[in-house]
Amino acid sequence: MTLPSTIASRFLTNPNQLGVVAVGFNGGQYKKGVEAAPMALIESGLLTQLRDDLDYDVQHDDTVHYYEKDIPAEDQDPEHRGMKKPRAVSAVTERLSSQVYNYAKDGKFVLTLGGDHSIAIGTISGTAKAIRERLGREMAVIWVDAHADINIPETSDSGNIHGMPMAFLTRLAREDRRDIFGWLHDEHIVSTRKLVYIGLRDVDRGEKKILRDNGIKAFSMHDIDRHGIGRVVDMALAHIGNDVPIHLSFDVDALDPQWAPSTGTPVRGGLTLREGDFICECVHETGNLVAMDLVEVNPSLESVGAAETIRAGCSLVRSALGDTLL
Ligand SMILES: NC(=[NH2+])NCCC[C@H](N)C(=O)O
Ligand SMILES: [Mn+2]
Ligand SMILES: [Mn+2]
Repeated sequence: MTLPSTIASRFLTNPNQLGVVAVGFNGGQYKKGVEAAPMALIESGLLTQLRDDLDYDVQHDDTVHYYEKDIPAEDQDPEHRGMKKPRAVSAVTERLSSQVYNYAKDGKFVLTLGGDHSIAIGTISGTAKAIRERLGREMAVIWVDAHADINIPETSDSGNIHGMPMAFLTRLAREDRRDIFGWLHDEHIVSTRKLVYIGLRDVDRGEKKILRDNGIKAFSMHDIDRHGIGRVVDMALAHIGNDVPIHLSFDVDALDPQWAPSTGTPVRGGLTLREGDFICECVHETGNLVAMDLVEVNPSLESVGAAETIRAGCSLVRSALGDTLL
């Protein structure tokens, strides 16, 4: 049985209204299939559960956005500073940013179903802008992931932009060309002091230096083994402070491949599903959560594990939205 639940967030004016954006985008990396995740999550009943079991007023345009019209032809989108498909990712995230902003400016919770993790450039910039305008405050980001996704173009070995979103969102990476993230303005930006990572275990050399040089708070799997998930979540939330709006960006590859095998860059030694759900539950309990992304579910990569991964993704979202709390 589930008790009626709302996002008791003091930062939302419509805490019961859930704006959902389904983003079928895969251009931040090179494996096909991640664009099918939003449809798979919805078909498995996620939105119905949020509506019927958790009593949310789910607002969704019944569309998975593929942004075909916004994406330039591949020969019009050559590499720039080693980044692959930079104009495509920029155009899609710019559109997404305003979609997210439009829900968030009305004080609604925004749930975005990706898509690869490059889409966070759109989601986080959209909520950050709305929170600034509405409340005159800075927002915090909790990034749950095996990866830090904070490469600047010059430190990335892959050139895949899904490994770079946090660098653009904090201005550690910068571009002035409008068609390559030049649309990101001060109101879209997140402070490195308000960013905290949980679950890291595959961080590139250059990224480690970026984290260190900027004093960014990060809890790796080593920290979770040492302190336990309970204390790690407490420390992460303490770092943010208890009166700060939170955007939760959850990469399903934070979970161990045992629970979420169907993802583009799986890394062994990850969170159990229960630990992932626990993080989401604790973030919900703060009453400060204003938006969530679920990304990198790729239903086409594992014939057997796809259903498992989709189920895990649904569970994470429900947990962040108040399920299972008595
Ligand atoms: N969102 C993700 N799954 N990111 C994986 C990034 C992997 C690697 N660090 C890269 O820059 O390419
Ligand atoms: Mn990842
Ligand atoms: Mn990621």
